[in-house]
Amino acid sequence: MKKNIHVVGAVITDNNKILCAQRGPSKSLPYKWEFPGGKIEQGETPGDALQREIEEEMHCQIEVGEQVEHTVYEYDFGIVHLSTYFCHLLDGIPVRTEHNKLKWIVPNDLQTLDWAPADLPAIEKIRKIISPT
Ligand SMILES: Nc1nc2c([nH]c(=O)n2[C@H]2C[C@H](O)[C@@H](COP(=O)(O)OP(=O)(O)OP(=O)(O)O)O2)c(=O)[nH]1
Repeated sequence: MKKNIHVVGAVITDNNKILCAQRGPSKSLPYKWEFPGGKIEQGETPGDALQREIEEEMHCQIEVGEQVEHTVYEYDFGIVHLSTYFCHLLDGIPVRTEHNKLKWIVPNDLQTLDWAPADLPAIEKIRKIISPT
């Protein structure tokens, strides 16, 4: 049976742009774009996990707001349960340490990136919430 992987992703907004991160070549889903974040550890709330992951991988602090979307997607390596949350920066600016690239993108251009499949429902929802026309 495939393993269930519980993951949180931060939709960090600043100046009407959203922070997008490209996975590295040696990861699962190489070169796919994602929201920074990672696996929820035992005993953590989704918000705790997001704050920890963003501190670890981007060296900055965020406030976690409303949930954007929850998606369950079956990959060959496991079943990802992805919860995304709107976040904003409290302190520091995101530093690239693990990702191949970081980009700030306006909501209308989000669909131009090659996203991890689990992220597509969140991308559609963000577009509708931020640019409803
Ligand atoms: N952080 C994050 N992970 C995502 C997103 N969409 C998506 O399918 N994933 C997948 C990729 C990974 O398989 C898993 C998150 O794992 P992780 O971020 O803690 O671990 P990792 O990059 O080291 O991944 P892995 O090599 O262990 O698979 O969820 C997303 O938007 N953000």
